[in-house]
Amino acid sequence: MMNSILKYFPNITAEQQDRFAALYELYKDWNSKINVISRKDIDNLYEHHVLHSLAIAKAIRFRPGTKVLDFGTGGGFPGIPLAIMFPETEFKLIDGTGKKILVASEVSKAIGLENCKAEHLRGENEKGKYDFIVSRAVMPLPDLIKIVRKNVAAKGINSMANGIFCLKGGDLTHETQPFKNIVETTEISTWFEEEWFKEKHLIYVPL
Ligand SMILES: C[S@@+](CC[C@H](N)C(=O)[O-])C[C@H]1O[C@@H](n2cnc3c(N)ncnc32)[C@H](O)[C@@H]1O
Repeated sequence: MMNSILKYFPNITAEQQDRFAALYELYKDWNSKINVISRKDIDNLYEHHVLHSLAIAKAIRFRPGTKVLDFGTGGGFPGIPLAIMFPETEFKLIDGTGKKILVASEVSKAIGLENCKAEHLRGENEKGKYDFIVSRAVMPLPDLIKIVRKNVAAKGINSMANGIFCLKGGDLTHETQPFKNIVETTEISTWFEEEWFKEKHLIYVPL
């Protein structure tokens, strides 16, 4: 199952491979106690959750020292796979549901991620400044932008301007309409050929 990661990211280190590989047992175990991904989907963990999260790593290679906030991370997506992929980038994972963020925090600790902290916090109460906000399946884009705009640092250190990366499926015309001049939408099937990625998009909004 790990093969789907290696297929698209063949140059990851042994440590990264070990961390990705450890996710299956950890999520299987935690998910049986606290539902963070649909139970019937656990055997698709690598394709549907880990690789999906890593679509962001195809759009940008975060420079060392970049700060990223995962807003509404649930059990750690996309934050945990990204924190494994970019060990020199600082990740903060937040979620308004305490038991879900517990899973993110425990998984992160179990694989020894030092660049990732998880906190039980609503986005409305997050005070920090970040280069990028990442988020999957949390809320419609206009609502998300309203909440996290305050958290985007003015000055960036990456090739792309600071802003939001958001993973979404389905028809986005309505959601992106108010920002149509700035939003960049990429079909994930540009990077990953598996059928499941059809109709799934990565949205980038520079702010
Ligand atoms: C459908 S889940 C997705 C979780 C994860 N991003 C994933 O893709 O597996 C949506 C999550 O967003 C969180 N959430 C919704 N509104 C939030 C807010 N205002 N602040 C923090 N978390 C929020 C919920 O608690 C929930 O865990």
